[in-house]
Amino acid sequence: MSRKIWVFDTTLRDGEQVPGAKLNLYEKLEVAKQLKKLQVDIIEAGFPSSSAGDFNAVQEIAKQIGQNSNIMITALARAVKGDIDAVYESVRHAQNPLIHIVLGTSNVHVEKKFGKSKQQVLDLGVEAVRYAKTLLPEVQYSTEDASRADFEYLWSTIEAMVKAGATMINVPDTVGFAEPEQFGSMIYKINDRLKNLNDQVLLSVHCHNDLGMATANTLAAIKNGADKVECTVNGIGERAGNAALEEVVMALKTRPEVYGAHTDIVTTEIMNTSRMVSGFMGLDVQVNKAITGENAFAHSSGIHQDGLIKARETYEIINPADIGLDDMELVLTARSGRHAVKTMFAKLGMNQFTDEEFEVIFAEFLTLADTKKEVYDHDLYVIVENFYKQRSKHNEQFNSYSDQFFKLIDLQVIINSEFPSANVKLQRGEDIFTGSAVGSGPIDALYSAMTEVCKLDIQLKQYDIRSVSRGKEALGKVKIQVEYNGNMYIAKASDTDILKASAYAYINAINSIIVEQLVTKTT
Ligand SMILES: CC(=O)SCCNC(=O)CCNC(=O)[C@H](O)C(C)(C)COP(=O)(O)OP(=O)(O)OC[C@H]1O[C@@H](n2cnc3c(N)ncnc32)[C@H](O)[C@@H]1OP(=O)(O)O
Ligand SMILES: CC(C)C(=O)C(=O)O
Repeated sequence: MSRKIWVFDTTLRDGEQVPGAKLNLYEKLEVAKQLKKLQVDIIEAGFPSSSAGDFNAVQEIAKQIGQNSNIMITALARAVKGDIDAVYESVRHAQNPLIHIVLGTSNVHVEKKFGKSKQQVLDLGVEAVRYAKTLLPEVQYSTEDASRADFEYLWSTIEAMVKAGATMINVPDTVGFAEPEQFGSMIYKINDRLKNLNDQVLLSVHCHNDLGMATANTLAAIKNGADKVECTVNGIGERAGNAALEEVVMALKTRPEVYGAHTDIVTTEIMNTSRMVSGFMGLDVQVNKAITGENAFAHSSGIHQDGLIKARETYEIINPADIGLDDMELVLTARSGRHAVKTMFAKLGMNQFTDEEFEVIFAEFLTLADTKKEVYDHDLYVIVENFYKQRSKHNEQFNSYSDQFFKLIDLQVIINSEFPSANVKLQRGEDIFTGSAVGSGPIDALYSAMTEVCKLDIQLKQYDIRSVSRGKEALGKVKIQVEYNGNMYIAKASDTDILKASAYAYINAINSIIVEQLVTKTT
């Protein structure tokens, strides 16, 4: 039997550090449910001391996903008592909770970031691990920036943390500086010493992709004794991202003779998980991305197509069915019924809706199907994303402030090469407002007209539009970033009409600013 490699998924923590990828509570719960289906061993659900919202999300994941289940739930803390307490309070509801502590080990972190001596930083880590051990039996210590650290100091840190009670040692290549051969031999040396010190401690790696080597470094570490890998779905994460879960898992599965190791991942759930994360976070998967990119199993040239028809393995090293890719996609239309729609949602891993929730979602589906004729997988993610957005609005402060929000009643945009102009009609409570403006383009005119109505000094910093799914009626998804009063706000919206999608995104940004103003006033 080959060696089992533990999979620690940090999509909801390191993955969520991608600017603009923030998820609401319901989306996080949905992703966590899907990670459980994928059978990851550990979910890192967030950084609870960073905000009340993140604390709450970690706690709900621990309660809803981690209870009555072997899956471990963890969250990240600095070597700071308050952070460790926040992790403990949020993850303790899980059946298998874990406290994860991180602290730098490289000279630049020790000297420049902390302004301390190596011994002082090491003592801080020991104190943190000892404190965490008074709260929970399972504690992971991450030696941040290990690949740039002085090796003997790194080892003395690991030794001290194991003696203080850490049950998992994670060796991060925090800035993606490592190279597979070098990283592999570092892990080999650590593993060799660790086995003599305490062979019950799990050795783990966490690799970033700054030089495009995160997966290669992770695999090199596995070859050299690492028992556990940290990764994210679609390789998302800080800067250039992390090792992609699907790449590491499929490399182990496809080349058992090289690695002699396996994971417990249900690989047929990989595509569903990838699409869910990409859809909810609004982060497209690069078309040529290994395993989950749109072209990963597309064959375009004649010689390849001929070969494939004769024998698939001429040009395919992975069976697409192994990652949950069907050869066929069912196309839904306004004539589709509840059974077909429910089946398609379940196929995408979303079968948790109550009957009442499903009726709301089905109504949304019919509205979309009427405007768009054919509804594809990508559209279904947008429907669920909008559903959760509405639900979170109703459940949080939004509900009590809803009469303060602007709603779009009508818009008219005249696209004229000299003077593009826009007229808008917005409603707030019982009041109707109209605004008109000219601009350098239709979106500029539209946003100027809306700014005139809401009377907030908003600066548009970024505007992105992309088409979701296929066909000429594809949904346009608009994502904007605006600045107001020195703060940045991100808002998204989708519609088959791109001008409407643009207007809805701007309204969402305006309403986020309004809710923040109202919350600040009342606290
Ligand atoms: C490699 C990684 O991915 S680590 C995870 C990164 N994730 C995050 O940063 C989560 C989001 N962060 C946050 O919400 C905030 O930064 C918080 C809540 C963690 C801290 O906020 P603030 O208290 O305002 O501090 P701020 O972020 O400005 O500075 C970080 C402080 O923590 C210290 N610090 C950084 N890392 C650590 C650590 N591992 N252990 C102890 N202290 C640390 C820094 O030295 C600095 O302290 P200083 O003020 O004495 O110089
Ligand atoms: C918290 C640690 C593992 C991390 O994210 C890093 O070092 O990149």
